[in-house]
Amino acid sequence: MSSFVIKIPCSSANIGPGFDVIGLALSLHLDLHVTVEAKPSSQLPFNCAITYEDQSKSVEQISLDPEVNLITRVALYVLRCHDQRAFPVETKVHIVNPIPLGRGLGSSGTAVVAGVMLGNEVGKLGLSKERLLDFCLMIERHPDNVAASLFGGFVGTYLNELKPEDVARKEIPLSEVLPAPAGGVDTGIRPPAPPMAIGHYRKFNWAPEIKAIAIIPNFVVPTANARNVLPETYSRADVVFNLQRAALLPAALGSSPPDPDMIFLAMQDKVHQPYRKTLIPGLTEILQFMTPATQPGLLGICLSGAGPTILALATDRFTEIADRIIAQFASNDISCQWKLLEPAHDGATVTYN
Ligand SMILES: Nc1ncnc2c1ncn2[C@@H]1O[C@H](COP(=O)(O)OP(=O)(O)O)[C@@H](O)[C@H]1O
Ligand SMILES: N[C@@H](CCOP(=O)(O)O)C(=O)O
Repeated sequence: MSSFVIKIPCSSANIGPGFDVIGLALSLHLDLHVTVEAKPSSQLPFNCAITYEDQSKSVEQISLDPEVNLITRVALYVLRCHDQRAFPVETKVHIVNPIPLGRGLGSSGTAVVAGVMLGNEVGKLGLSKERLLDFCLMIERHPDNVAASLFGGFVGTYLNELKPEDVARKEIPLSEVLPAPAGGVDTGIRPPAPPMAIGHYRKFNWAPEIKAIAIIPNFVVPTANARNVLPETYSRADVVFNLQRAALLPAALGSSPPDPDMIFLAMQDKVHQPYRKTLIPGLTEILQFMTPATQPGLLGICLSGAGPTILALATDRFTEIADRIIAQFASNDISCQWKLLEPAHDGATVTYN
């Protein structure tokens, strides 16, 4: 029998002006406790039994069917790209999840990273994390959250200009990558493997004084809905506004001691937050009144991922900062929880027992 634990940090994507580009791994981890018992055969669908421990108090029921559950479905995708049709007999996966679902802390990206790590490990595929990022990008399609969860820390990400033959492959619809569940029947079709080296990342410094406060409203904004409210095109002025701030952000957040005015300025955005305000009551007011001038200890503030979580970066007065943001949400009849988090520098890890 082999037994191991896969640990994946959650993420806050789109830091400041870095829509689809800049992500931060945070100290709230999804754990998979995996055992593989060498048995001659199994009655389990795809040889896999899932148990799920919800520590996130989410209302959504997570499927325990290995062909439906996002983590095991992604693992099956990676295995099938390598001609392994099912999990090894007999695989048990116990998922412990403290990451709230659909709140902008990268629960789906973290689950996708967990899935590729799981497939790689049980299939003994020996793929590098760089290659696993390609598999993640066939599903998640933007690199900022998955690269943060996979590699850890504060990352800038980008997609390669692909060769013409690979450009067509990158557009493969998700339904071909993760086909709809076939009711426990293995169709035998080999899914499309990702082109090589789609996604890349660069780690930036993070000043140790800076902590991350996540204020998590008690409602869900599915990332797909939050992408649908974004425009197809932007004005030159708005693009230049974000580029100027994105050029400043890594230096601002990597310099010690942190300069609140520079960080606040470097975290402004005109590419996604103005449009997502329509989905998040109170966001406009929060972004207007929370500044280093009005709130000592605060450095910068932005929407985490696709929202509705607010990410406030600060050096101290954490409770006071969280309470003020929670009060603003409360005036819109929205309750919140909050967490004080730190960057998770290690990224995804596997530890054998
Ligand atoms: N640990 C998990 N196991 C299975 N599915 C998950 C897990 N975490 C997230 N998901 C799926 O991802 C969805 C949330 O994705 P998304 O809308 O992108 O929000 P988020 O901002 O949390 O990533 C959930 O509704 C659920 O279907
Ligand atoms: N860049 C993406 C990030 C989505 O992050 P999530 O945490 O909401 O899944 C986007 O803004 O759509």
